[in-house]
Amino acid sequence: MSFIELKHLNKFYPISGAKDFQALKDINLSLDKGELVSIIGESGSGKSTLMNLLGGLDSQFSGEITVDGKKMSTFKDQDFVNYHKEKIGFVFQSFNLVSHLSVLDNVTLAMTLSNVDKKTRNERAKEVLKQLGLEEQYHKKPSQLSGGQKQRVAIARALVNDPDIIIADEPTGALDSQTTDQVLDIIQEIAKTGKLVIMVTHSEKVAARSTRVVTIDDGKIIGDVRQGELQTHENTFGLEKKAKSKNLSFFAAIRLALLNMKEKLGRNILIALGGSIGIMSVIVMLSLGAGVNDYLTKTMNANVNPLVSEVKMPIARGSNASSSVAADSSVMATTPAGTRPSGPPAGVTQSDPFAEENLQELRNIPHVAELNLAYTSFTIGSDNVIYEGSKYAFMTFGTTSGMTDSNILYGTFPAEGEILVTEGIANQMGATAEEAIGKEVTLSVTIDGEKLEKNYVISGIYTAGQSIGAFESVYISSESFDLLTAENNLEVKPNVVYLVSDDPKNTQAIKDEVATLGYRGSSADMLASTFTKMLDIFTYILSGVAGISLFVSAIMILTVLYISVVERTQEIGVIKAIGGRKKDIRRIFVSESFLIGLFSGLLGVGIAYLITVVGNIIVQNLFDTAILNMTPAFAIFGIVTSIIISMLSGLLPAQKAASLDPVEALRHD
Ligand SMILES: Nc1ncnc2c1ncn2[C@@H]1O[C@H](COP(=O)(O)OP(=O)(O)OP(=O)(O)O)[C@@H](O)[C@H]1O
Repeated sequence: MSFIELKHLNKFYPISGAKDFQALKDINLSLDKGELVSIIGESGSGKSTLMNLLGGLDSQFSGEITVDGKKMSTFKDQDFVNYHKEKIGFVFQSFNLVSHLSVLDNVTLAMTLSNVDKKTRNERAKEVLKQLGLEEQYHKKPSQLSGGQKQRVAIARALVNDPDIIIADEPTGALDSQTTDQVLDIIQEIAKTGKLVIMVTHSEKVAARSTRVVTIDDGKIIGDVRQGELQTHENTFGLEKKAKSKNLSFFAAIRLALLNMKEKLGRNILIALGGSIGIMSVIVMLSLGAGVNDYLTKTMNANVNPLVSEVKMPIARGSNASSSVAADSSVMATTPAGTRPSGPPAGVTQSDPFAEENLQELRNIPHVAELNLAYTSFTIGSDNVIYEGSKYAFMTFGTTSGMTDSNILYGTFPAEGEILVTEGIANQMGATAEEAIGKEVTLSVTIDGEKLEKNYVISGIYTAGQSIGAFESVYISSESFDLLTAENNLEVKPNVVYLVSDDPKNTQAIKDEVATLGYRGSSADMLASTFTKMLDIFTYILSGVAGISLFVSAIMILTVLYISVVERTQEIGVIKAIGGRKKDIRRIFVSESFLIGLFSGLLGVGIAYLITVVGNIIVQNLFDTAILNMTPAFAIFGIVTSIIISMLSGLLPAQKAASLDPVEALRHD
């Protein structure tokens, strides 16, 4: 049995709307290793059709092609891949070298696809290139070579995997007569090493150099002439059969993608820039949200003891508390233990007092080191400071438990018989904050529905910080408060509790637990959490709007990769012809989109960083605070998002590239 046997081979091309066209008609042919066969015939006679079938580029035929005892009609996809990798090498009229790869990379491409290690593949390629007189050309690009050199590189590429069969389609068609002779010498030499060389040619001169001339006309063999034997000898190309081939590695795919991207550097920089705009906008928006949030939290917490959490009972449904100011009007979902008395009289908003079981519940919260009891009330119009016969109204009255030094603007904490007032009260009294200290006033407050009056000396000016403190307030020490209520035969239970944490790090956990149990936190805390929620929503909306540009860049990447597939159609054909699997081609294109995503992401993060730095310098000058807070998490998020979007956009073009028909791809101009 011959190495290749064609039996009753027919090829029909489907023509839409017409009868199938029969390009090959009952071809019977036996070919053996060591033969140099020329296939000649008129244009359109079926030569290329026959070559495509022999080369396994086209698997649609009837009849049988048997190669080395194996029937091609039974080949699966992987059999064709192996056939291309191990059995066959192609040489094309137009060379079909990959323009962005060096001579060495073009020749090693088949081995790269088989994941042969770099050293072995370079050694083997250099050996073959040297045999073909190309030792000076390893690092040149195809465009820097003469026609003859290009064809020799293409021959080296066909030979490097030591195939049994070389198929050459008009290998000298694009060469002048002197170069034609050189190339024919090489081809003849290859056949002498015991390979089967099949050439398609129009040239009498080329046909004359072969051992057998098969003539085709109108899809039929009309002549088969043998003209002498070749003096076959050992393989002079120094190639040993390689080990079982593996598949294209991830790193090799990235390298191939990088080489192609380098070739179109300008275009790729522009794509990365385009892609980076969306990433950059999203990161800047997120940084802005985080920065504003930080600023607000910092401002709100500036005068708050980091160890202390303020706790109040939840507002009883149906009490007048629901008509009080927004900061106090929060109804909790759950109700803590304990009973609640009915609400205070109209015009007075008092938090409900804590029962012993409530206090116990709060004491049991993890990390609570200390529990301070306090009293506070919020009134509209009924509480006053009376100074020299005039009344100055204030809204908040309470004890100083839970305050820090930072709450004292001037003066000292109140001792017994002393009070703290806000600067606004001092000013209403016609005094500056400093002047008010030491002044004697009468305090008139409503507690548990009783109007109480007593004289006090102002010991200091109270401040709640920059953001909260709009309400005028008066504070006395717990001891003074107990004295005041005792003197009036009132028994007032604490309605504010200050929980002191064992570590500032645990304060938030305590606050969270307080909320979970259904108690209220401080007004500042509640305001802060409302602000934070609003800011989060605002940030997400802004980032979403910025995200639209991500969608635009996804479409841009998709388009560019589609164009790239069209540009590289021939290259894809070559990769298939030398044993590249669909998967390998997909991998090369997906790698390219991965790299585009990576570069866009890095660029986006870089630009966003610059914007935050410059933006913060400007804002710092204007408002004395930084407002853009770009965290490493945002940078990572930006890069990962960019890569994901880019790879998703690359999937369709990669799929298109992988499913190209090799015959059509190779014919593509
Ligand atoms: N994809 C196809 N669909 C339909 N008909 C085709 C297709 N490819 C080739 N043919 C037809 O099959 C016949 C043989 O074509 P083929 O390309 O094999 O000829 P050829 O001998 O190689 O010609 P040339 O020397 O000009 O390259 C021609 O009539 C051609 O029009």
